[in-house]
Amino acid sequence: MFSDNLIHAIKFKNNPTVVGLDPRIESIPEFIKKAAFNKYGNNTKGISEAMYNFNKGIIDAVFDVVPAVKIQIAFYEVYGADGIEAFYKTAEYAKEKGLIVIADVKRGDIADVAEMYSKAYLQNPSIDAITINPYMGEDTMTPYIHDVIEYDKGLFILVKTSNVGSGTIQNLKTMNGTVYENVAYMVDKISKLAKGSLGYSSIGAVVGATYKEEAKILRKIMPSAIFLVPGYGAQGATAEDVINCFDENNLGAIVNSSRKVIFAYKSQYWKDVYSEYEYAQAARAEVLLMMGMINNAFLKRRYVAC
Ligand SMILES: O=c1ccn([C@@H]2O[C@H](COP(=O)(O)O)[C@@H](O)[C@H]2O)c(=O)[nH]1
Repeated sequence: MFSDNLIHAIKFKNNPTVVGLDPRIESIPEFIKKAAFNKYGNNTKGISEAMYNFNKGIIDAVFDVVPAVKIQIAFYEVYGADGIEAFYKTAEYAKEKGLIVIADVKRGDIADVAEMYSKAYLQNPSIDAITINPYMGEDTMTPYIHDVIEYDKGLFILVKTSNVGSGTIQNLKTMNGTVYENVAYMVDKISKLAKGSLGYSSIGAVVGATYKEEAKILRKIMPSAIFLVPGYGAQGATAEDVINCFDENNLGAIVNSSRKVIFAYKSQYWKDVYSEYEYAQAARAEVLLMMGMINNAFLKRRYVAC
């Protein structure tokens, strides 16, 4: 089952992090771009080739230390059919390397259209899980829930997003609590339909790392949902900020970092240690640092609780 596989992979690698493959062409090392552009030209084909080769390097450098990758489709969609090809080739390569593949597609539409989205992603063997937007209502999620059960896949439903403006809608107060709490009650109910043997469901929630207090509330409302936690690193959240997303056994969440990891070679911290040719080693160093910080925060929480 998806949730059991994810938890086993997190435990095996002792690492509750996911690397976000969000390639921005301007930040990809020149030597990769040069080779791709010489082959195909500086066009959608050349750019997509550069993104794929860049991703391959990152995957090769991290596959033994992280359980999963998250691929944000927007960075590929922008280059049309060539970009989409790079998206699927990246997913296939990550799968070949034994990684769990989360496609960050944030889909949401009426149920019979959602059925097509679900077929496209959840019935694709290279994709293990997707993100969806629940704000059109519970009925729109039925096709995804069906495919999660039928094809043993995972779903992460947006509950409290990491962006600065997420509160303008999600924190609005209703007669029964905030909007995000109401979405969480719905996710909790749905999550019971796909519970694995380790107590967690294959239907989880997206909870931003940037909202520590909300995470504490949400962990209580959705005890069986695995949280996919974006916002670490480039958006400012730290290991201390994500700790409320985890249960008392330090399980139940997976923390994403995209820019901060894949472009680590350009950062103040690593730029004097790794050249652009070593961008993948820099990504590995950054993700190991992130893993260390989160594991240290677990230890700190345990000692503070004693
Ligand atoms: O609430 C959300 C939901 C999804 N995301 C996605 O996570 C990554 C964040 O990238 P960073 O470079 O680590 O900031 C990106 O793919 C977003 O689409 C999010 O940020 N917040």
